[in-house]
Amino acid sequence: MTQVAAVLERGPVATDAASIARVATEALLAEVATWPKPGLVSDRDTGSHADMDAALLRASARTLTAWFAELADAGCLDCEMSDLRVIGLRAEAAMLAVTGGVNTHRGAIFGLGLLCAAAGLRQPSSDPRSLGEVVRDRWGAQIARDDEATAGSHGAQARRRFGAGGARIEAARGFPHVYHLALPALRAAAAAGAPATAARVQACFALIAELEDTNLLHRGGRAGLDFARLEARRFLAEGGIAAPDWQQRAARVHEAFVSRRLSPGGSADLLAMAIMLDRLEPASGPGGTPP
Ligand SMILES: CC(C)(COP(=O)(O)OP(=O)(O)OC[C@H]1O[C@@H](n2cnc3c(N)ncnc32)[C@H](O[C@H]2O[C@H](COP(=O)(O)OP(=O)(O)OP(=O)(O)O)[C@@H](O)[C@H]2O)[C@@H]1O)[C@@H](O)C(=O)NCCC(=O)NCCS
Ligand SMILES: Nc1ncnc2[nH]cnc12
Repeated sequence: MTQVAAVLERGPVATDAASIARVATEALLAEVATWPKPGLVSDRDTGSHADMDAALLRASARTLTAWFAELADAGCLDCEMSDLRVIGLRAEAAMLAVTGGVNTHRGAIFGLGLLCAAAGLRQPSSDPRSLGEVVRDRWGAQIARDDEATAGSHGAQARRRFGAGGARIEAARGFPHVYHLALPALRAAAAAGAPATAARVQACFALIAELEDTNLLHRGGRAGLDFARLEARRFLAEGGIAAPDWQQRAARVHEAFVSRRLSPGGSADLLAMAIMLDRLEPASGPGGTPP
């Protein structure tokens, strides 16, 4: 499909708070629908999870739309990180209420929520920065400093045990793994004519190959993270989705993760962010269509 046809298919995206929130939720739904994603939940199976399935993730995603809109509005009002945190915590409470206490999207609320706030802050203006750069410049210092908020979390444990920066450092730096890995992989695959789902699988493997995912560290330690990265790099080195048997090979990697109970939840979130940004960031901008 040509780039123009793809844009026409997607349609223009207004940048009011409700539209921004809709794009964020649709990105989470598209992520769930993508398969194979090593260790992660999809409509095919629950991956390495006994506590969640695709229906629960979809219910969680739909509950977050109103909170994404509130974060976009807060960004438009140039709110401080402390204000965004209050909204984010309320969104987490709404998520836990609809999931019966299961953490489906805590990291996604944070990452996609900050991008929504940045989209509210950036428009309407001729600001040439990416949404990730707006997050970095406006709230990055506060995010990097905000340590007490999650002292007991799995991510905090990964920071203490392995020195991993996790979701907070990724956000404070403007989501480099999204802009320099996932979004370019997504757009290069689409430009090469790959169907949307295959392009998303390619982007997911590109993330797993490089991201220091605190979910993998929490569940599998350094050996688990190294295994995941090695498997993803091997898939990409063998041609990724360009190989004729790519789906069978990706499914075998998925099974290998499941047998080790590995789940790259961070890569799932960053994949959703790339899907969202593919619609909100112009193709000529960051992560744009390769020459
Ligand atoms: C900043 C917060 C995200 C808190 O972060 P913290 O560092 O304290 O760690 P966690 O609370 O553990 O959350 C980190 C989640 O972020 C995702 N993630 C992991 N690595 C990365 C990375 N390198 N870059 C970006 N994002 C990353 C991941 O989230 C996804 O996975 C979760 C589901 O998977 P699962 O395996 O089920 O996870 P668990 O239930 O924890 O483990 P099990 O028991 O099942 O084994 C899910 O969260 C996905 O989204 C990490 O889990 C932020 O929450 C925070 O401070 N919030 C306060 C409100 C706020 O400030 N909001 C700002 C405006 S929105
Ligand atoms: N598809 C998925 N599977 C497991 N954890 C996730 N967190 C966000 N999306 C996920």
